[in-house]
Amino acid sequence: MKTLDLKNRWQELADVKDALGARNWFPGTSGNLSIKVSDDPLEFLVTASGKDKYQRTDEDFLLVDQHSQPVEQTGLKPSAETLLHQKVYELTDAGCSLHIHTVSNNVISELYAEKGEITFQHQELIKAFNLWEEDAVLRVPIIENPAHIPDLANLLAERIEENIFGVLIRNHGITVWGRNAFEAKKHLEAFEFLFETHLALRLQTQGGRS
Ligand SMILES: CSC[C@@H](O)[C@@H](O)C(=O)COP(=O)(O)O
Ligand SMILES: [Zn+2]
Repeated sequence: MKTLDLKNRWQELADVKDALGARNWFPGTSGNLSIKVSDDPLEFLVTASGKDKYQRTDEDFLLVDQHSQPVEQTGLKPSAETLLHQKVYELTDAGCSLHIHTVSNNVISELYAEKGEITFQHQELIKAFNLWEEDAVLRVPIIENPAHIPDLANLLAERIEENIFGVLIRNHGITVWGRNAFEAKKHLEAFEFLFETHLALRLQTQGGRS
């Protein structure tokens, strides 16, 4: 992999991180982001664990391999949830994967956990997922949140299939992907818009009841 590619990918991910940070989408150091830099063997840049993701520094990301291990010796620790990003790259054509915790995605994940998914239909913004048919349905699976990360990563992997662009983790957050940073960010913004709209409408029409 060329140094220039790595620099460009770093810049792209840092810019996405800034944009999500401007939306206050990294409360309490939560959230992790990654971008693929090589396919074969898989290598990707991932956020260092436990950092204040609102800050932009030269130590925000590190390069990891197909086993989520740092490629070079470093004092930085890859995100605790790096394995989820690895699964996304293994099972999809994603070039970028984003994970955030918001009030809306947490509330939706709890309200619909028993159903195992939430669906959206007749909403203009599902077009952000390339769903253009009048009656198209966007499905968002919801998984439990085991503390053991390999278990969590396996639950995520089980729900990844065609036309799934993100998975909600119960009372935790969402993991979203796209073919590149632009598309992953577009998907994330669209998901959060749909969640917020759904919750606002539910309050108006049902007083918050299901
Ligand atoms: C500090 S709460 C959030 C963490 O437990 C985790 O879910 C998270 O999103 C960030 O972990 P990180 O290891 O910094 O990538
Ligand atoms: Zn998290």
